[in-house]
Amino acid sequence: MKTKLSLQQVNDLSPNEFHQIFINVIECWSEGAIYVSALVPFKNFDRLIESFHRYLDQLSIENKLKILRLHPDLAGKLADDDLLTDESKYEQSCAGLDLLTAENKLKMNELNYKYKQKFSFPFVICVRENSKFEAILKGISERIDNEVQQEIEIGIGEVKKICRLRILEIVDYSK
Ligand SMILES: NC(=O)N[C@H]1NC(=O)NC1=O
Repeated sequence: MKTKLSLQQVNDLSPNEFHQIFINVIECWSEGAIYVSALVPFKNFDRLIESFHRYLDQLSIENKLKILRLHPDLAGKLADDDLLTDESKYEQSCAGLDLLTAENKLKMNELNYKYKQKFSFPFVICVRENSKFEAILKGISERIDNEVQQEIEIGIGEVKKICRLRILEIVDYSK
């Protein structure tokens, strides 16, 4: 098991070390870790998480769209080709998305396709907080009726949840 960092250890990191360690807490978007590395030291871990969340909130719509588009489809082609990031692979496996029946995979792929056709970005949901296949499917079926603007904000809200859980894999919240 990976040793997690205490608050002191996080606060002692150089900007470069911080950047390397938190590089993928926002999927494939290293700018977040660069931005937040300038805010060290943190009073507690909530402040660290809030800093990433605030960073996401203040981004332009264009950058929010770019971030959503960096997320892999759930149970999609990147997963089939074993090209997911380690974080994403772990998250998708927590929800059993790597073990779907052919029928469920087809349902998921069809809905993902329809969603992407409508919004031009993939459906993003924090699967560790919605770890049942049925809940994920319900989420996509309901959200597909939303307006684009609304979906960008909901999607970024899910990116924040994913980011928080990824940070909690790195830090020891009790220290
Ligand atoms: N598309 C999508 O939601 N992807 C993700 N969700 C999650 O929890 N991890 C991911 O990579």
